[in-house]
Amino acid sequence: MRIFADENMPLVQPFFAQFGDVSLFNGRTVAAAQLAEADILLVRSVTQVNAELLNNCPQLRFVGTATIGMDHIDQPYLAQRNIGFASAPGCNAQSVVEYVLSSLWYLADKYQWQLTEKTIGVVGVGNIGRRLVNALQALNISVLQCDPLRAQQEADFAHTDFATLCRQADIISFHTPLISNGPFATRHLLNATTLPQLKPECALINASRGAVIDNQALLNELRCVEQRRPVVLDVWEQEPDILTALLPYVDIATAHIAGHSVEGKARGTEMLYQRCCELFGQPVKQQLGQLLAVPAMEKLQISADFGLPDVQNLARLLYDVRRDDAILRHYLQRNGFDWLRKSYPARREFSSLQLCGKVIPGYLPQLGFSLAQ
Ligand SMILES: NC(=O)c1ccc[n+]([C@@H]2O[C@H](COP(=O)([O-])OP(=O)(O)OC[C@H]3O[C@@H](n4cnc5c(N)ncnc54)[C@H](O)[C@@H]3O)[C@@H](O)[C@H]2O)c1
Ligand SMILES: O=C(O)[C@H](O)[C@H](O)COP(=O)(O)O
Repeated sequence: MRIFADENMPLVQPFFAQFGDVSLFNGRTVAAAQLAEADILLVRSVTQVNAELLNNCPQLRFVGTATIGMDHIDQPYLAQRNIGFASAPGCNAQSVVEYVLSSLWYLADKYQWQLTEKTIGVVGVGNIGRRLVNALQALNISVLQCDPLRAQQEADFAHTDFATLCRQADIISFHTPLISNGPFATRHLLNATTLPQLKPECALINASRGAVIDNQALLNELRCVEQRRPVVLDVWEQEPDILTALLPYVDIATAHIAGHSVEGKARGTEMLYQRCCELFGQPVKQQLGQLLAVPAMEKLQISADFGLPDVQNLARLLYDVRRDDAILRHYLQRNGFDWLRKSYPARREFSSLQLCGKVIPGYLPQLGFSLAQ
């Protein structure tokens, strides 16, 4: 079989060599002619997978995206051609949660907030939102959850409608898919009409998809008001050609890397590998645990005095979002958005650090840290 994969997908060779020859392509520029011989196509979020891209590959049997988001995939087209499809649900959910926590701690330092006195609105409570809510509750932070689809399906889900959440939240973090039509559309959920409904000082974090916030409307607002709301943007409309005029007005600006932990990206590849093993009746020979590099920091001793205020320092050992903001501001003009993503420095998840100690507070595993065996 011929496997064609995005060059930014880690560990494709060790995982997929058992299926045949692996060829790599640039996910942003790949064209139909390059994929003519593909049996398996593996993409990330930057490749639009549709009739135009696939009209020339008659033997294609499977398309996989090593991402959570699927807005770049024309699924009805794949179904119509009877091409198997899989995404990687939840693969980088923990990575996004760690990004949001780091952003919250940064904003709390900058504006001298006590996060325990804030109410955080989580919009979209699926794999990422659920983990985030769990982490915020571990940190004693009040949460409002908005997810109308879950509210319809789960009688005990504590749902706050979006309009109420906009009025009440001190910080809003978006974790919805990008949906353009229908009753639950999320495209421009925050726009020129809904922005003024927020508290004037309400902070915004968007690590979902850029178009969930109307970027021009946000810029118009940030330009006009004297007391600007704090804003963290990982995702942007029209990536890679983002609205750079926003940069001076946002507190943290990153290049769609919230999900780019080493584990998050590699899990995406592994999930597609497992799916292909199932689909093509092959044994699962490779395990992620054996392929991941050993982390630079493996174990850490926690003393009996460790308390909630120490969590921020512990987390910073592994990730500090200021690094990624600085990289974007320094290199965006010179090297471009896609270069920032391709050359993203390694970031390990909390789980890579095993904590030792006589008593490990329960909130540490709740945040994603592992306990030493
Ligand atoms: N920045 C990044 O690097 C990064 C990484 C991973 C995922 N993402 C984005 O985050 C999104 C969410 O990821 P996930 O794993 O939590 O997905 P998920 O599918 O598990 O959860 C999404 C949740 O959003 C809810 N939802 C749908 N429409 C809604 C609406 N109008 N209002 C409120 N809630 C709504 C759904 O009911 C669902 O529970 C992905 O679709 C992807 O676009 C970004
Ligand atoms: O949907 C996702 O999983 C994320 O947005 C993903 O991390 C995007 O990264 P990319 O595929 O563009 O490398």
